[in-house]
Amino acid sequence: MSDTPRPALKRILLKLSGEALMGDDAFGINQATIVRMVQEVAEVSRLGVQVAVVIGGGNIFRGVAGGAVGMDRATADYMGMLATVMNALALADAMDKQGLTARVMSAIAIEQVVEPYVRPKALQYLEEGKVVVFAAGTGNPFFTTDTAAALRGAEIGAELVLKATKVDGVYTADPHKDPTATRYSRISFDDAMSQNLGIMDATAFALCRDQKLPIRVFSIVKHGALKRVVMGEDEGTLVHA
Ligand SMILES: Nc1ncnc2c1ncn2[C@@H]1O[C@H](COP(=O)(O)OP(=O)(O)O)[C@@H](O)[C@H]1O
Ligand SMILES: O=c1ccn([C@@H]2O[C@H](COP(=O)(O)OP(=O)(O)O)[C@@H](O)[C@H]2O)c(=O)[nH]1
Repeated sequence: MSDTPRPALKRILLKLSGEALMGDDAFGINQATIVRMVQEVAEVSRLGVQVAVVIGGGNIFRGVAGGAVGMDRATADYMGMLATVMNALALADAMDKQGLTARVMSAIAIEQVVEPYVRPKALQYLEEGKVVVFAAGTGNPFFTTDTAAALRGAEIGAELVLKATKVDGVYTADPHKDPTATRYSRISFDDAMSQNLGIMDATAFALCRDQKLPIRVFSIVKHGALKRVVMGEDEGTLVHA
């Protein structure tokens, strides 16, 4: 028997924002950044943790921005969902290059490009140790990939939704706008929602609250943070029921 510490979690849903893929670039996908993120995912996958990923698309297209310049909002949102498919392909490619086996599943049928999301198939892949990348969000306009993370997390029975962001947790106010903001180590869904802490949208929070699916917000920039979360260490902010 080895006394190597065991991960505290068996199955996780990791939400990566599109902007996390940009690194320091102004838009698009930064190769060095994606490789580094995949290395962190590979580390926890090799510990035996089943990893599903929901990837955003904000680095390529954001529906609200299209809507704001006069484009039909639903059309703009479909463009946003297609942007997440591009990110998913890039992410899965980087995962395969790191020796992981990745499968992309899309909420929108584009079968020549990626397979459709079929829940039992996703569960099978996870059991086999493959990393499943969920693309195209929820498949519906007017939603976000944060809500897709809550939805897929609940569907696959993840123990925790891990929201990787550029900040290292939930703050009393947006830390990019208010330098005096302080970080919570834990906060309830009700408090996070009533205080309008803009880290995730209310739909995502409400779904996780109702399903009693906790969220941990942590930094994607901080090396080793993902592994620390998976090992059950105190990292970022826990949003709980
Ligand atoms: N109370 C808050 N605590 C932490 N971050 C916040 C808060 N309110 C707003 N934010 C913003 O939320 C962002 C994290 O969300 P993320 O999903 O990575 O970005 P986006 O949704 O814009 O792609 C942070 O960059 C931060 O500026
Ligand atoms: O279920 C979904 C998920 C995403 N989107 C669209 O896809 C864009 C990109 O997703 P998001 O902004 O959540 O990406 P992130 O902020 O994580 O990069 C959004 O702005 C929406 O326009 C959508 O319409 N429905």
